[in-house]
Amino acid sequence: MSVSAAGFDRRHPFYAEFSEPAMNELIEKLKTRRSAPPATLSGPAPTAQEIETLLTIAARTPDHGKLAPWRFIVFEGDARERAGAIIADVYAQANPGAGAERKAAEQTRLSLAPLVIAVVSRAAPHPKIPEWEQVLSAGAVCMNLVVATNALGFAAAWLTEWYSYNQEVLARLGVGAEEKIAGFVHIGRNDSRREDRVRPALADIVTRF
Ligand SMILES: Cc1cc2nc3c(=O)[nH]c(=O)nc-3n(C[C@H](O)[C@H](O)[C@H](O)COP(=O)(O)O)c2cc1C
Repeated sequence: MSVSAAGFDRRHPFYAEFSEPAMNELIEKLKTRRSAPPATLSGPAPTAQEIETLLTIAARTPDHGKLAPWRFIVFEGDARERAGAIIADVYAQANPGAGAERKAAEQTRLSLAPLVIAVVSRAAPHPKIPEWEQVLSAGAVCMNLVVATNALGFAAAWLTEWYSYNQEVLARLGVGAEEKIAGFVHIGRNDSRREDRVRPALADIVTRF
């Protein structure tokens, strides 16, 4: 029988290179996936080849009109601390009374995880493609990146936090005034099982027409 117990039609060429146990494992992983807070993400970071794989998959995201209305900024190694210094500097300027501990925490914003990939939305008015759909595509890129990260055996957290909305931080990170952060996806290793959070009951959110 070509349709597996897990429901995959194994005649489809897409599945040819995946063994059924591997597919089941991936489905199980996605059914139980949890975000991992950056402080719980450890190294070693994904290799250059793995990062290439993650970016390639993330860039293969549905995108009406082939506009690629998004781009990536990779923070790895020292770049994470340099970015953290910008965030801490802007924070300290805006909060002169802040304690040293808080400033130190801001400094670590992008260096707790071994790798952070920012997804930058470039959505803009277009004669044919609604801006809303371009924004949706950037969100889908973030999720595609999270899924690929998990499929590769790493864990991830899709975060924004205050600095995603601060124009000075963004300018100093190289994000244009017309661009927006869709997410900073923090990536690393975390094999521990996190307790689940409440999920919406399908009965509350699904109707059949
Ligand atoms: C666009 C977006 C931005 C988010 N930003 C934050 C954030 O800044 N801080 C945070 O704690 N969670 C943030 N989250 C939520 C986490 O990504 C995650 O969904 C949440 O911790 C629940 O974990 P789960 O993925 O295991 O369900 C954001 C989610 C989205 C979609």
